[in-house]
Amino acid sequence: MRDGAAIQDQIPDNHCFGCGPQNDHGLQIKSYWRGENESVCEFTPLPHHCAGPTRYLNGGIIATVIDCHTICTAIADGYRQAGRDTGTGNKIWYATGKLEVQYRAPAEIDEPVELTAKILERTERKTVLSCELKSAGRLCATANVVAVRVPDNW
Ligand SMILES: CCCCCCCC/C=C\CCCCCCCC(=O)SCCNC(=O)CCNC(=O)[C@H](O)C(C)(C)COP(=O)(O)OP(=O)(O)OC[C@H]1O[C@@H](n2cnc3c(N)ncnc32)[C@H](O)[C@@H]1OP(=O)(O)O
Repeated sequence: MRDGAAIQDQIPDNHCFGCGPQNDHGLQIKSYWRGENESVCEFTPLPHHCAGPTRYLNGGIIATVIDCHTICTAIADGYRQAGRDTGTGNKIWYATGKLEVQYRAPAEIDEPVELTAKILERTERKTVLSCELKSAGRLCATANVVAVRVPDNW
């Protein structure tokens, strides 16, 4: 179950490698709200996203999709907290202050990965999130992320 349009399709001017619709060479992940404090994303790896062994997903790609899914969730939450639809009015931007990933099991390259992010804490300046990444129902990575609000000229 997921709510509404993709968060990334509502955030303007995003050229990010992991989540920017404006980046033709990027991963272009899509994230969706699932309720108040949770968001989901499904990403289908391509063969060249592999690790050393071609059957497993590269760890940097795993970190990137977690990074982008959680930061976009923080951005959309920033708009929610301001009482505005995502992407409307003054821009709200967050950058990654901390990204801590634990790689628990390899993710198969030929299976989609499913991410679930949860907002644990929010203040004026930062949002703290956790994230789980599963492949074929198996928990492959968990992460803690600190998203820090930055000015819109960042
Ligand atoms: C890309 C974002 C926005 C710009 C562009 C938008 C256009 C498109 C729109 C949208 C799409 C965006 C999608 C992006 C997705 C991917 C995101 C990335 O990959 S971002 C690139 C990698 N990250 C960096 O390069 C940061 C480099 N670091 C910094 O710039 C600063 O260090 C920064 C902003 C992270 C912190 O700046 P300070 O040091 O001035 O902030 P202080 O006031 O000290 O901290 C504020 C709060 O955050 C906590 N904090 C800061 N860093 C922390 C850390 N490393 N660990 C834990 N907490 C931390 C502090 O403890 C403080 O918390 P307390 O208010 O006291 O509760």
